[in-house]
Amino acid sequence: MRIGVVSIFPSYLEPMRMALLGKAIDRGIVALDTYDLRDWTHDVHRAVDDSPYGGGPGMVMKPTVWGPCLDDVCPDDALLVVPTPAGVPFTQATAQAWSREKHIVFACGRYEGIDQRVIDDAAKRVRVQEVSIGDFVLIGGEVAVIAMVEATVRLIDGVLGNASSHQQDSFSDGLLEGPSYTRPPVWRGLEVPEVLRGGDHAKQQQWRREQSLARTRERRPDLLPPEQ
Ligand SMILES: N#Cc1ccccc1Cn1ccc2ccc(-c3cc(N)[nH]n3)cc21
Repeated sequence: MRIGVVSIFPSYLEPMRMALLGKAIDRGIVALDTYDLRDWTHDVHRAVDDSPYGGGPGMVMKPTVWGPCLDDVCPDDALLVVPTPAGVPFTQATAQAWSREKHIVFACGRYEGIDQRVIDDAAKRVRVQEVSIGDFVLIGGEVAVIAMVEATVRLIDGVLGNASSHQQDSFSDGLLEGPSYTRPPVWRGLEVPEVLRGGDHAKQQQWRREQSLARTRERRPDLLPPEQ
């Protein structure tokens, strides 16, 4: 998978070159290109924003800068993703679908966002998804991109050491993951549940399912399947 990220703060994206994502890049599973939007500015001040039509707070990012940038960095067969608080919710299903993409380009806005005509113009040529990572407002799109890239790339074969890891994720079966434990068996007077310290794998699987259902019922009843 090739990933392109456009930002006015490309160094904000450097965490994606560390740890597991960095290893996926080193192993050639993922290629990461970051672009500085200001390289497409055309004035001495390298302006990327301007006042909003119709008034309102803050500034809006210029179509005359974003347009030429996306023309250069986003080929017709790529998926263009624009993080925004006004987007469609990003979910595990989104990550699963994106993990099969060959090329994803992320457009990181700042200020009050990107002139809508940039998205409308790009949609004439490429698939565009305006996506939200939650019902809160960030300062820009970079943190959302890092979160979405982590969730997506970890699903690509070969990225996680233990292939089955992501099959037992929270959300992979639609429920929240239950509690996890490791040694010591007793810590500060708290014991690891007996069933996990035994060897009956069928009982352990049943216990884990029950824990997932209980936790989902308590924390995210909206995720429960109809019969539960
Ligand atoms: N847009 C916008 C906007 C609108 C009002 C106030 C502040 C901003 C900041 N902002 C600029 C770019 C940008 C990108 C993504 C998010 C974002 C995504 C999620 N899920 N929350 N926030 C925010 C972003």
